[in-house]
Amino acid sequence: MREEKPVIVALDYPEQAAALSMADQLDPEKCRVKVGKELFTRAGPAVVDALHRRGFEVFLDLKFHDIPNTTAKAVRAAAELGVWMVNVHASGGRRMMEAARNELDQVNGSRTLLIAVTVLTSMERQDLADIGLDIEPLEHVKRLALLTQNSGLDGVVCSAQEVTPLRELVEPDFQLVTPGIRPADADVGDQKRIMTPGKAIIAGSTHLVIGRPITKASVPVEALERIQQEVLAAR
Ligand SMILES: O=c1ccn([C@@H]2O[C@H](COP(=O)(O)O)[C@@H](O)[C@H]2O)c(=O)[nH]1
Repeated sequence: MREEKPVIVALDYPEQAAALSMADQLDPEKCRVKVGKELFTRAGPAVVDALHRRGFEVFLDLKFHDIPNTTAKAVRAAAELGVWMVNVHASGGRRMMEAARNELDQVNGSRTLLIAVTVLTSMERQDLADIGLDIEPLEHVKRLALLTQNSGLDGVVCSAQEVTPLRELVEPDFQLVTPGIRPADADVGDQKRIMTPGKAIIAGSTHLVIGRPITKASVPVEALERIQQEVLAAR
């Protein structure tokens, strides 16, 4: 089924006021927002609450990676905040992901989606070699995506470059959430495995996570509008 709001704006700000000022320029009917480690560590659950009151669906991107019990309880805490999506690191392993899935299923009325990060989009082959993995990112992403699906989660975070091969491996409703999105004229920054918004949609990404190309633009709403147009044209 076609996702009506594929764009997730990453609110990577050092304080709540700046994040909410950006959110107030966005339409919750047209995009979702993401709260990550910097903003959540500064502002805590209050910022999630403030975004919910504005009508936004929130992806709480805290990438939990710990022993099964700790990760499961953290996922429960996120679900109890009412977030739309939360994530863990797939490299925490099957038992960790299954524990998180089971815990989430016990939260009354929760519809929170649980996904897992495969290989960060800032990493390339050399970065994997540095941590002892002599393998192409795609091969590791495939392995972790299958493990994630078999552990009962709803999807993965991966690069849009991996979406086409992953679509052949996973179920059609498995979410493929892709950061590392860069319009053709945007700064790449620290991202390595990137793709343009239009190409990511054509490849089959379910959601595009986009931060600095919007938040650091001279007029963020205009940057978002150009991205939304590119996404629409690609459908
Ligand atoms: O593999 C990953 C996982 C998460 N992210 C997050 O997405 C945004 C991307 O921001 P940009 O400014 O568009 O680069 C950011 O919040 C990351 O923490 C990711 O980039 N890659």
